[in-house]
Amino acid sequence: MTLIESFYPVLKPWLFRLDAERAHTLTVKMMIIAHRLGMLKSVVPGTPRPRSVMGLTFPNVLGLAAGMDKSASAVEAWGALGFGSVEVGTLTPRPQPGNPKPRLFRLPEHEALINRMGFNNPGIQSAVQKLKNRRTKAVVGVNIGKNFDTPNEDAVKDYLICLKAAYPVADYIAVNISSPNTKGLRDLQAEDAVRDLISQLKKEQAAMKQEHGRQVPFLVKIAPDLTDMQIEALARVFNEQSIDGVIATNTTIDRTAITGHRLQSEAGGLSGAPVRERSTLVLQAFHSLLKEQIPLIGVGGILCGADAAEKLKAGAALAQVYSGLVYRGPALVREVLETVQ
Ligand SMILES: Cc1cc2nc3c(=O)[nH]c(=O)nc-3n(C[C@H](O)[C@H](O)[C@H](O)COP(=O)(O)O)c2cc1C
Repeated sequence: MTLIESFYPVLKPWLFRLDAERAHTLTVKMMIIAHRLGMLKSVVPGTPRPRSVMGLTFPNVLGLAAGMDKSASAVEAWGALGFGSVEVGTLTPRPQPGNPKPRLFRLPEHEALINRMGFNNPGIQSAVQKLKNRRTKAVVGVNIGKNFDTPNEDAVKDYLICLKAAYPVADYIAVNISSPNTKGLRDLQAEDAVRDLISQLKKEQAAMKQEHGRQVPFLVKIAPDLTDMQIEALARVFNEQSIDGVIATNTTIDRTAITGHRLQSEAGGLSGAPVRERSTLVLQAFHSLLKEQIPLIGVGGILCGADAAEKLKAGAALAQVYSGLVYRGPALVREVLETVQ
């Protein structure tokens, strides 16, 4: 066990006494310092087994999910901790403060979080500047969205601005149309809306490929709260347009798994253990409906190595974590890689 792994169980009770968002900000700051002090080395066990997905070489299967590093301020540290990929964002064209605080809540009884952050972020340009000089070996994805005050009719413009800005620095781009905390965002998952969005992004991607001489794949990140009909419609569009990949899933608005909990009626997206099963079912459904060459990234409720193995069994080429890292700390990275590498 590395120093950082043994440190987290000591730190966790103290962090859990703080407001969740404050604890998060502090943890990221400590991570950056720990990295500078060389304390984050060698959490990854054995010889890494790189995976080739979407034409990219991922040093290993485990990625950090979007939302943990919205401003791309700690990519070197996440890479050093052992993640094979880091998805920064969600980033919007203009900076925005997000929703009023408190907006992040822990439900330790359920190994879960509820958040309604609302895309608090420093704007795409700020993240692009930070990513220009990155040295990490981890694959870096840039997750993009629309500003809260951009009407849905103009949403495509926001995604295009972000795609263009991120293209030169991103290894891949994740198109987030599934966050429950931006009004109307998930409506972009409707068949016609998503068809229009993807075709316009594809055109821009082709133009950027010409300009930069390399193809940056883009994936669409979807919600777990989709009906069978919605899943079929989305899969139809994804196949038609030969999308580069799909990330399944974002947080859920369903509260069934936490019925009776005092935080049950807090608005926002629920993540962690309660979303695991639904998220895996949605992943599995897409796996059976999508053309074989369209890769899936499985995210939602990975709290241990076996959970990650389940995502891969359900058809994911890669896995990502967020809430599990809050509950398990860096030990989760090692455990997942020991289980699935
Ligand atoms: C506090 C918080 C903020 C998040 N912010 C984003 C975000 O900005 N963009 C996004 O695509 N997903 C965001 N997510 C969703 C995660 O990336 C992930 O899809 C979801 O939490 C399920 O994974 P988990 O159960 O491992 O947490 C956020 C999740 C949490 C808990």
